[in-house]
Amino acid sequence: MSTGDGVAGQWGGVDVHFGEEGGRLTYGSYLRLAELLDQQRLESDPPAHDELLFITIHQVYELWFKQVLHELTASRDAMLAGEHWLAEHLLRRVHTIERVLTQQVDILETMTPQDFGEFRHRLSPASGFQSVQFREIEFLSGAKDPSFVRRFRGLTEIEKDRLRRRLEEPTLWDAYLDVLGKSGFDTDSEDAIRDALRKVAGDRSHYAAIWELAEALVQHDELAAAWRARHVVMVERMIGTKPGTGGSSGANYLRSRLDLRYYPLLWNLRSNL
Ligand code: HEM
Ligand SMILES: N[C@@H](CC(=O)c1ccccc1NC=O)C(=O)O
Repeated sequence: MSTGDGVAGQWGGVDVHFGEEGGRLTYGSYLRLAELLDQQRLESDPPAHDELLFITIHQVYELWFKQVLHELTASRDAMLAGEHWLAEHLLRRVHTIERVLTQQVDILETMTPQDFGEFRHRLSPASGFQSVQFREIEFLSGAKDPSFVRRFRGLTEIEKDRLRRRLEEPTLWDAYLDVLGKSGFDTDSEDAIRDALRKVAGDRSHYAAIWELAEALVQHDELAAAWRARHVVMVERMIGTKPGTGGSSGANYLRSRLDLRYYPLLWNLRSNL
């Protein structure tokens, strides 16, 4: 029997109730969909059909970047607190998100260069190069580069503060070195760290948790590299060798970023096992 503002009934003999009861939370109000779905504003006029796809995929990326930052920050803090299982658990969640970030480039590639060209001229000087959250992920992961903060134009004060904070706070690598140090290893030099990593790799039954954490960091590094590689091929498919709207040489600049690694000592370890 309906109470007038919802649907009630029996479910396996139990009274259930669907729908709003006296102005209670709804799907739309909980997720603030009215605001969210009003944020896709096209620059092209008349509107180019594919610009909505372009905006939507970027906003989806930035929501996932926000989630990745949430998880990587918690993973770093878990390592610093000695909660190794939690740190690894959260890194493995990030791996699943990063695989989606690479896979979803396929959606953007349903756009042709001709259709991208319908609105690309409206985008300069905006570029993904200015993605503050992308840089925060790089800094937090271990690739701190203060030059990006200096080179960014049009940053808000809040964005500048966010980048400065990421440059000052411990990285995931700092946290991993803290784990090694608290496990009795010397981490005061690169040679000492290399030696510690060889000991961990050589006795996984004794150092299982520390080894698995290193593997989770390497996986994060590999998946980030996979996205950079997927992005540059997509870029070449979209704009060939044209310079980027952000002022770079375009694909050539992006190719120069393909060798970036967050954890070089973990990759070098493979050469000595
Ligand atoms: C038609 C699709 C796209 C094209 C043609 C494109 C092109 C470019 C180019 C040429 C650059 C170099 C900077 C510049 O001069 O603009 C760049 C950088 C970047 N783009 Fe894209 N991009 C596309 C889609 C995306 C998407 C969907 C994302 C997701 C967030 C993204 C994220 C980035 C990031 C983070 C950078 C900086 C990379 C770095 O500095 O290592 N791009 N893009
Ligand atoms: N840099 C891209 C333009 C572009 O893709 C873009 C433009 C505005 C906001 C985000 C973008 N995505 C990545 O750069 C290009 O040169 O075509």
